[in-house]
Amino acid sequence: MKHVAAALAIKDGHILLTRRAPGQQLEGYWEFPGGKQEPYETIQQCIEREIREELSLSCTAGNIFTESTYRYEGGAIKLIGVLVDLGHEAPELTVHDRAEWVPLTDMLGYELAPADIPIAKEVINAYG
Ligand SMILES: Nc1nc2c([nH]c(=O)n2[C@@H]2O[C@H](COP(=O)(O)OP(=O)(O)OP(=O)(O)O)[C@@H](O)[C@H]2O)c(=O)[nH]1
Repeated sequence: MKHVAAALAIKDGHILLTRRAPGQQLEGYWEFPGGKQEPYETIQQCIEREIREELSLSCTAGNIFTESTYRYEGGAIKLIGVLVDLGHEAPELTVHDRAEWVPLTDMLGYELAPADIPIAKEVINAYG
């Protein structure tokens, strides 16, 4: 099963969501920045690389918060939510077409990728 790291960047009651751009799988859906774990890297290394590639930011990844398994038509993924401190610099997007710091209480009003919904609910329960 594909392991996908998802950055849970929580700051002042907000979380960073990014929107999948036209032409991508799940186009238009909001998600946590991140991506597929390569065999040679830890989940933290994966998230730090993806944040560099997708948001042009450096960060230090923290602990795994939770995981969610979801079966898409193209195959199952294990989405691994990792806590991340992104500091205060603004992201420069290279893959997504939008990024927003969303109040935790509004997160479920965004059209989230299906695998993200259980993680979003857990984040709200823990931090909302
Ligand atoms: N980054 C990220 N991907 C997510 C989230 N939720 C979710 O279902 N995904 C799915 O997990 C996969 C992430 O893989 P990826 O970003 O490396 O992109 P990809 O599948 O196009 O890579 P690949 O084609 O090389 O396998 C995508 O299929 C994406 O739709 C999320 O919150 N963040």
